[in-house]
Amino acid sequence: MAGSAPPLRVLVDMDGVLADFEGGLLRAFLARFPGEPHVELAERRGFSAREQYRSLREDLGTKVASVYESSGFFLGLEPIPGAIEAMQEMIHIPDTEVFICTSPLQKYEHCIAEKYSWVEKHLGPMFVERLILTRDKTIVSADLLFDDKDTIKGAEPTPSWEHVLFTCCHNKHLELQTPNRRLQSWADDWRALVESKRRNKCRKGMLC
Ligand SMILES: Cc1cn([C@H]2C[C@H](O)[C@@H](COP(=O)(O)O)O2)c(=O)[nH]c1=O
Ligand SMILES: [Mg+2]
Repeated sequence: MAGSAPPLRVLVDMDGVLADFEGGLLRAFLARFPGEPHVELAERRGFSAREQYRSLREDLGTKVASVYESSGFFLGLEPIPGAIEAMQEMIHIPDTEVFICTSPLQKYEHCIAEKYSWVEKHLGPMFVERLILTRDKTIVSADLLFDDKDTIKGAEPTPSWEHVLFTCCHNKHLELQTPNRRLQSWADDWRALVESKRRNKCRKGMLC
């Protein structure tokens, strides 16, 4: 029997999915520490840039962190290609709720305000209302989470969302175990992914 389906709730991460954290970090690191060893984007491995720089030389971890902790870093990040258009389209899909879900730095002085400003600047005030800042995404309830971090852990051992890995320089070499899914970029078929999630949800007994 047909009925009214609950909306599909989609969480979209910010750094590495909407905002080009890795590109911005390398550019700013080279400008601030010319001549120091650095990690090319093609050589990035693992979520933590800080750890990879530290493995090059102990002090480089602190140096790279000082770059992303600086005033203006988060606000100055370029959007990931296609991200703004995808979000403006996704927000208008019927029966779909879209939120941005992002983790602020522990050193939050500039990061938090600049994340709000970035969203207002690139996506507009409607998305400022839809911005969730949390150090623990597992306790946020949703159907889907697009995120470039390969492992997302927190207080909730079985989060309600399906994590779709968004491809980024640091995770592109990882082989996913079935049934884990990946979105290669915003040019990839994110619409089909959203709709397949909606169908699965219906099949699992929700009224649709
Ligand atoms: C690479 C890297 C990132 N971070 C910080 C920067 C952001 O505040 C978050 C990423 O948040 P997301 O919601 O998971 O995208 O992590 C960091 O502290 N150290 C790093 O090396
Ligand atoms: Mg991210």
